[in-house]
Amino acid sequence: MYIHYLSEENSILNHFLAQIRDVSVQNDSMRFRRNIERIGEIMAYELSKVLDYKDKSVITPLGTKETTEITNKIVLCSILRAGLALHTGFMNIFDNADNGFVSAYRHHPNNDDEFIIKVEYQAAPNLEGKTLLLIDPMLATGQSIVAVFEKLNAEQKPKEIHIAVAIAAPEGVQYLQDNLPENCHLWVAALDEKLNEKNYIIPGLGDAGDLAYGIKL
Ligand SMILES: O=P(O)(O)OC[C@H]1O[C@H](OP(=O)(O)OP(=O)(O)O)[C@H](O)[C@@H]1O
Ligand SMILES: O=c1cc[nH]c(=O)[nH]1
Ligand SMILES: [Mg+2]
Repeated sequence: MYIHYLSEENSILNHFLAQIRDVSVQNDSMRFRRNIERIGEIMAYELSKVLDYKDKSVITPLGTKETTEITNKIVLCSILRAGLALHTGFMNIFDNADNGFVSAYRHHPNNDDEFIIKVEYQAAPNLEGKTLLLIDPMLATGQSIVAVFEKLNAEQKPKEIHIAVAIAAPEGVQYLQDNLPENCHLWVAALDEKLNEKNYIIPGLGDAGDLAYGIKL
């Protein structure tokens, strides 16, 4: 897997990451969602640097300019529900991409810390030969992303796969390395220390879905 860590060099990205983590800022849910969206916009720009391009001429009022344009057929696919704001950020940049949505949640069958990932709802376009960007703000154990990828990939084979996450735990990065095809790209805005006993990312930010959309039952 090709791993891209985006906050290793200083940039405005670190401001947005700090705000989604900060307990004195993150409870402003509109700002939280917009910051996740801004992180998505920056990640999309960084990711655009490894896509395929062809030459293109643009006619201006005063002449012709030779430039380039992306040739990949991009599908943005996010994991409900926390993925929605990051998805919007990517969509702001890749504005003519097709879009897919898959649900995944942690189901605790014995009402304790043990869980399995349930993947249920799926609405996605044909992925055959496409460049799939699988989007989720949090990579904790990695089980949600792998479960969703396996469901999508079982039906059609994308040409290229990029996974984009805002905050990752090392355990989740390792799980993706062990369970996804070698030629995948993983884009991580920030790599954190570890998981806690409930498989939440430390220091992380808490529960991304709840901060963006409210506490669920
Ligand atoms: O790497 P994992 O251990 O699988 O955990 C990460 C998942 O947890 C969060 O979703 P959550 O299950 O909280 O659902 P939500 O988006 O509805 O809040 C997050 O958005 C990921 O999908
Ligand atoms: O730290 C975590 C782990 C899973 N889901 C979250 O929202 N946060
Ligand atoms: Mg959640």
